Amino acid sequence: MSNAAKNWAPASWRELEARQQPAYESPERVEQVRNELSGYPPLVFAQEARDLRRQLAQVAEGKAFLLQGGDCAESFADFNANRIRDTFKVLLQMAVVLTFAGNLPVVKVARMAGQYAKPRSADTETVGGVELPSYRGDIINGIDFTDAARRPDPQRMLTAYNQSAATLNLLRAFAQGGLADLHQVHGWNLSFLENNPQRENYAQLAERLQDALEFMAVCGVTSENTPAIRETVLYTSHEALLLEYEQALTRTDSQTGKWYDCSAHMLWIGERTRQLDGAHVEFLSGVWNPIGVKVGPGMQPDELLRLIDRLNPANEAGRLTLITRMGADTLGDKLPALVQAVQREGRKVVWSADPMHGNTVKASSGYKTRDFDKILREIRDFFAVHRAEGSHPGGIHLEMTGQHVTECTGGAWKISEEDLATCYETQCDPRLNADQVLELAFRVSDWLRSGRTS
Ligand SMILES: O=C[C@H](O)[C@H](O)COP(=O)(O)O
Ligand SMILES: C=C(OP(=O)(O)O)C(=O)O
Ligand SMILES: [Mn+2]
Repeated sequence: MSNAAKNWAPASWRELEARQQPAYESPERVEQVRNELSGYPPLVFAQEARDLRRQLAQVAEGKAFLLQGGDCAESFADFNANRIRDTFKVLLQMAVVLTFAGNLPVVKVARMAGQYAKPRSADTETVGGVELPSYRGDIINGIDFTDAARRPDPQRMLTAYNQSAATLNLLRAFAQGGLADLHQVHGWNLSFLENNPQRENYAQLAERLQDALEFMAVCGVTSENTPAIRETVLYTSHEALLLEYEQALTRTDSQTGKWYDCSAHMLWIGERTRQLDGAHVEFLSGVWNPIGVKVGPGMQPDELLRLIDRLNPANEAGRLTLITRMGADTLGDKLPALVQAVQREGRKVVWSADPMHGNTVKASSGYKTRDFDKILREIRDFFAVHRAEGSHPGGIHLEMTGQHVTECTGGAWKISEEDLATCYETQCDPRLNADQVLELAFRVSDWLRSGRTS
């Protein structure tokens, strides 16, 4: 179904209920900012979004694997080149481990360059008897617990746009300027991973890769003459939550005449805003980017099929990624019926596992955390269910960082609840640190390998 046939427009979401939107004090100021943003250059190009759609179609067919990851929420204050570089390196490192294991191309999509808006369970937060609006991400309000910081400020959309543009600029430079050259595989190891128990495995893999590259160089295939060795592509993504912002970045593509949300290559709808008759589903139904939708434990098979048909009526592989976030203890009960329904009705989707959001708990110290073993177990069971149903476990979706934080418990360093205070830096949800990510990559690679058919 085309946009025109549905009478879709970038503003048609306004007719419907939009959950999780800020209560701005000045609608006039919001409109001014939206108008200003509408005149700014797009952050990504439609052709890039189409390329990603094509690659995700390969994932849907089991011919590639999707790796999506980054911060829960990017921050205005922690905006610097080292953080961007370290997350980039960890993504590359994971991707090379998974590529070897699965013998499949890995499609890399960062939760970066625009991941600034957060849905919250509660509208307000109370500390010491004082109640203030919840923090909703830097694009909306500030994290400090003061009345001034917590007021939603439309001006923040302009800052988010500028920081996204600068982040994307650096990511493109890293991807094409030499850092992603396969010869750099040793250099993607972050210095503090020296003591990681997987260090040996990674060193061995890097050796094998170097041997393969030397052999290919003898055959005349080198970085100089082969962009696939020298460069990579890292796509960007975020939750399309703040619809004022997403509307302003939505443009018609001059080549095809179709609408694209040019704030990122891929956008997804969160678990809290995926109502069939809601504004977020309406908005993303009309843009031609590849899109995702989070699928929690409350989703019923018939509801899922209606949502799929609303978001991907032409049943095109690569358009829609279902990101399941069930919780390790719930996935085994809930996922099979959803996969069976999709298989039975022949719907072409990418299935990706978010093992983070169904496994969040509050430690006795008050920190939100997630246990590494549960995260692993949710991914393991995701693979098992898909394999049992004859479906493809297409990818993983992680909240992670290249920094040495202590936010998720467990892993080789056995981070305990008491250790969380050592380096707990997240703006919102607990992320895997670089050590935990490397360990996870090797565990996932075992499950990927065991499903290899050749
Ligand atoms: O990132 C996801 C959500 O914003 C987050 O899990 C909500 O957390 P809350 O339950 O603390 O509001
Ligand atoms: C809000 C998020 O997840 P979910 O919608 O699945 O809760 C998120 O990915 O940060
Ligand atoms: Mn999160």
